[in-house]
Amino acid sequence: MNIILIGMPTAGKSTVGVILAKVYGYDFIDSDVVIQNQENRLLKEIIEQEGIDGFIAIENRIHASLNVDHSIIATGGSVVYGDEAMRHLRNIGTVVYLKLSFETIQQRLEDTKQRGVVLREKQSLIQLYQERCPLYEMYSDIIIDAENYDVKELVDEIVMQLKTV
Ligand SMILES: Nc1ncnc2c1ncn2[C@@H]1O[C@H](COP(=O)(O)OP(=O)(O)OP(=O)(O)O)[C@@H](O)[C@H]1O
Ligand SMILES: O=C(O)C1=C[C@@H](O)[C@@H](O)[C@H](O)C1
Ligand SMILES: [Mg+2]
Repeated sequence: MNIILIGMPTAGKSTVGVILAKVYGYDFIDSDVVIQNQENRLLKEIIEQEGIDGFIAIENRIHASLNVDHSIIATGGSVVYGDEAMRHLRNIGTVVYLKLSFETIQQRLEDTKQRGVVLREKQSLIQLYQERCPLYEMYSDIIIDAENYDVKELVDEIVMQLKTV
């Protein structure tokens, strides 16, 4: 059994994931780091060299063959474009969507500009947000409204909601 965190970039998946790993005594896996290790290149290099569809295909393949147990998995925000990946992740654990408003995501991305985000040419951030929200909802077992929580409160809320499934 695993706990899989999904949501927009900067939603807090990696920050909260490592804390949850300590709460549950699980391993912590950051998918972005797994992808970089398996590909032996940085995420931004993969995106530059393979293009967005190439990156998504790699991300899908790597997630679809993740063979782990007792792990908190912080995924990359674009994982929901891979149906094979998402079906596998749902099979191996509980998928938790950290939901935030567009305004908060926009603000946090301003603060962390160096991050790679899978934005297509001419696609705006709001369009990306609107495209992805239904996918996060469709693939999640639990939706957490993360809007007004600091990190500790968010961890507590996730733990509480996980008890209900
Ligand atoms: N609950 C929170 N309240 C305020 N800031 C937060 C919260 N959770 C995370 N942050 C901040 O938001 C930023 C992004 O967090 P984090 O790297 O965990 O996001 P992520 O979901 O893993 O993003 P990515 O998909 O890009 O890997 C960090 O600067 C972090 O400190
Ligand atoms: O949400 C996204 O588009 C991404 C988020 C990152 O975690 C990386 O997985 C990658 O840079 C794409
Ligand atoms: Mg992360």
